[in-house]
Amino acid sequence: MPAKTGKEYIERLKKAKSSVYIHGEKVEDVTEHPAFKNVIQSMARLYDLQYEKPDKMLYTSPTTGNPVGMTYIQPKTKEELIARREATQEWARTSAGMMGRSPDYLNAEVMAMGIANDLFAEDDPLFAENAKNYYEYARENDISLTHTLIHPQMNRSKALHEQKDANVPLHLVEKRKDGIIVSGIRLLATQGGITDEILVFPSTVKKSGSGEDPYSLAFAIPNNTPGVKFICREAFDYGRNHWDHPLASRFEEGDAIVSFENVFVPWERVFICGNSSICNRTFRETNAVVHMSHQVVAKNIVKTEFILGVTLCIMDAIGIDQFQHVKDKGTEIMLVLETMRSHLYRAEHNAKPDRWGTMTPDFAALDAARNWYPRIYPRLAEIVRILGASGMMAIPTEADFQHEEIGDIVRRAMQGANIDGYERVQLFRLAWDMTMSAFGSRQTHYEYYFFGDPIRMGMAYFDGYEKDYYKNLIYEFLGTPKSVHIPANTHLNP
Ligand SMILES: Cc1cc2nc3c(=O)[nH]c(=O)nc-3n(C[C@H](O)[C@H](O)[C@H](O)COP(=O)(O)OP(=O)(O)OC[C@H]3O[C@@H](n4cnc5c(N)ncnc54)[C@H](O)[C@@H]3O)c2cc1C
Repeated sequence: MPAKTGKEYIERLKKAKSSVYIHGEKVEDVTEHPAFKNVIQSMARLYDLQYEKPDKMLYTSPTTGNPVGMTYIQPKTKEELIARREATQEWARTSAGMMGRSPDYLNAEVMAMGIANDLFAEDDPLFAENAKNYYEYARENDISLTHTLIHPQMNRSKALHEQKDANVPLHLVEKRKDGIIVSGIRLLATQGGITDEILVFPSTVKKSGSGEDPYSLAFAIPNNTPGVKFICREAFDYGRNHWDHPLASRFEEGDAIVSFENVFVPWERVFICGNSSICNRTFRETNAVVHMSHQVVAKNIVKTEFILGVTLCIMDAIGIDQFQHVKDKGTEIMLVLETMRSHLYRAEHNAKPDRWGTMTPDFAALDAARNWYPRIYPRLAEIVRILGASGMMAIPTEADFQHEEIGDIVRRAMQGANIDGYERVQLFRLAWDMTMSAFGSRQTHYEYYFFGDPIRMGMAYFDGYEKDYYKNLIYEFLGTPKSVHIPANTHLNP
């Protein structure tokens, strides 16, 4: 089957009737529900774009010859790697980079794990075959995906098997001839309930001991599998128009707790079953983390471009661009943008085929970018807030502008240096929705946490960084050289 259209995406969701709950109700049809229908339209737009720009967004399936999504490609050359990144950025531009779970993120994961599948074979050759088949199935059917990698917080000072109720986290209940039964809870599925399927995988960061084997699982199942429930947080799309809530009314993806009650997973959909050691190595040894990071960095460049654009428009709108500290704050954003671009360039420039023949970006560059952006993103939001000042709160709604008594008052009161009151408030509402509304605050929280806890990512980064080379520079300078072994694969490339 060729890549799907927006209409097909919506029809599948309607037909699936997955068990989705929000605001204390079970949702009959997510495509019509006010909490989901707008973001579903934005997702549909992504799928339609595949056919509007086929040269950029589609490629020919190596197995069926059908046109399939470019974001599923196994890049074998640098040109293909760049083509995949351009497809990512094409999609990201439709949402100003505000949709973290646009399908390309998990398409890259499924591709990497499907190709570099021999890790899964350590337990059973069937699991490797499953990963390969799942990649092909997802690509050929243009499956949209959410994923859950972490366990409920409960008590983080204890291991999962030591919890008061150790059956809360998702765990293996039974192995059967035809598959496994799993029960428990997983977090936190962005877009949970509005995709075709869900991937359940281990954390990219947290490592487990063998006591965690019953919780060490990886599988993929349709969202409407019996026993699966998506319990969504309150929606930040309040049903307001695009003028009032320009981002939340389009791109509010939602986040869901996922409950599994004696869910049957057929063997052909299982990739890891009860093996914490494989779980601990999954993202790194399949290079999935590299390809996902490539998507993230490409997407975040688009997002930063948008943030810079909004910031510059604010400066113009209220005539503040000549002030020294204002320029400096603009410069901060520009430096973030240029630094991210440099990371991306280095990652692609130094890309090399891995042992499975996949053209793999330089992870040293991407790893630095994915560790840094979560730390710097809150500052970007803060700059917008600081420069917007009262303008971030003096934001009447569109209806106020249309009101016969106060319309003219607000138009006059809100005028800017180069812009009338109506347009100025429209701009400031965008800035507010990007950084301060419930939607905007979530963006900051999302960028900080979605890849994992930045603190623990940073700890892993520090531990994995080749430090001896640098220490030796100093010992040599001081004339006290020590014999330091630098491993052959040390990343000291420019
Ligand atoms: C908006 C949003 C969307 C998300 N979407 C998804 C998604 O689609 N799929 C998905 O799987 N996940 C998603 N996540 C979850 C994300 O992966 C986690 O938030 C992240 O991995 C951190 O884990 P945690 O929230 O359980 O934090 P915890 O591990 O509970 O940490 C809480 C705090 O305690 C500290 N802490 C806890 N344990 C330790 C320790 N051992 N050492 C040092 N410090 C510690 C942390 O630094 C942190 O400050 C999303 C999160 C957010 C906020």
